[in-house]
Amino acid sequence: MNQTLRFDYSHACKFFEQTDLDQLAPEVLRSHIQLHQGTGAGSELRGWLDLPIKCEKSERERIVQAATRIQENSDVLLVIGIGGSYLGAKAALEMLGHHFTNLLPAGKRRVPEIYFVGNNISPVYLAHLLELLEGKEVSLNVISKSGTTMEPAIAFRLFRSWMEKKYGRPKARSRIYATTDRAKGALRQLAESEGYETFVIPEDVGGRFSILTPVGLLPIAVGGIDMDELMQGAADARERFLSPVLADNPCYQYAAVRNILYRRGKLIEVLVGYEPRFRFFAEWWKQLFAESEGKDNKGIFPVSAEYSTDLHSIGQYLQSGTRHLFETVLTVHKSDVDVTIGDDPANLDGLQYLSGKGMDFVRQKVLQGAMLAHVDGGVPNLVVEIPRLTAYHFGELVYFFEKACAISGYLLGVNPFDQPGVEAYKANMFALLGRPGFEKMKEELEARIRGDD
Ligand SMILES: O=P(O)(O)OC[C@H]1O[C@](O)(CO)[C@@H](O)[C@@H]1O
Repeated sequence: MNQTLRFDYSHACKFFEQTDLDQLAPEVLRSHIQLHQGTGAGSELRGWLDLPIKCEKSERERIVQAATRIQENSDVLLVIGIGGSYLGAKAALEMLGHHFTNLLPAGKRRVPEIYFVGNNISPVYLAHLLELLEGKEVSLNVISKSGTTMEPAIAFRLFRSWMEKKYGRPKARSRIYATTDRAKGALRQLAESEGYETFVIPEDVGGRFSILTPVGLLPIAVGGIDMDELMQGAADARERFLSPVLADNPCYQYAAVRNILYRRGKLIEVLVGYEPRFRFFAEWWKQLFAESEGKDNKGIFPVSAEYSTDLHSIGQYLQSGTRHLFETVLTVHKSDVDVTIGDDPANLDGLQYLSGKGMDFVRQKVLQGAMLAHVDGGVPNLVVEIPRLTAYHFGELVYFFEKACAISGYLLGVNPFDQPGVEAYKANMFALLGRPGFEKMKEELEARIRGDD
């Protein structure tokens, strides 16, 4: 069995020529140089490249100590954050943890229940979460690089005050951990004035590339995931995906092939998972690629699907709808556990031919069958496979996609490290909410909403 992540584009080959790849090799080399020598756009945000080998031992120890304290004194960890300050940790916990971890009886669960908040604007979500916290010991990790993002800031105001009421201000302080910029932003100021323990998001690492900083690592460690193993997987991937030569670098091949498909009219990439545990990894991946590439009126639109359930809903479109998409199948070679299909000689359900077979066998066959059908239907398929679902391979996956994304952005001719488009809705939102300084804009927007000429 292959011991590392494997990328396979053989099911996409009939949709382009080998010469397309050959011709792209010099552009890939140029993108590699831009990334590694810092000559490309957004070069001040390349700190993630070396995170797997740069995270200081003392910082890791502090994360482990904080995580152990939280595990010992809390039933619940609340993690406040949105986008890159949320999705990475959520992806790791979902992918590597127990499916129903928060529902396991305390005796069977080794770690606190972990709930994410500040990632939506639903009053119902907040109210229900508050109900759930009744009678529980709680710690809180608030995460925001800018320290000014509205959704987490509102949630933090609410839960900080809840914690202060429950524990009194001094004790609440010892249960609040802030992950933010070293010096800038409202959260940094607040954390310092209150004396919270803080963790730093390096200045040269953007939100969506921050999973291997304390942004991801603290909640991941609280969830009982081996942080060192995860970082080792990322560190080994860093070595493995270092070659500037396209033929030798699977990570660059992924970037190149998706770029070729895009140039050939495949405008949508569907990240397909066969494990419900991949759902939030796909959410993390979507932010990574959408914010990195979707600009200057360009970019592949990243979406995700969960098979086999989605084969019974959007499967029809995938097979026979508009041919403007390709799939990237994210899969694991072998499940850690298997469940055997039982014997039933009466065979009223007609399933006796599967008697004695494992669900993992079924999963593999559905995957192969759907892939071949979709390829026959005109959908190129790429495959990213890891041997097992472990922290090590999670780290590998993260690094593979982050680096492919950066190279992909340079191949596309955009700055992969900014996200100016996200600001447009924010300005409207602030104006409509009545933030000081936005008065004129508020008037104009309200006139448009009323339908005035
Ligand atoms: O960590 P912060 O600064 O709160 O930002 C959260 C998210 O919001 C964005 O800035 C977009 O609004 C993302 O890029 C980022 O991951």
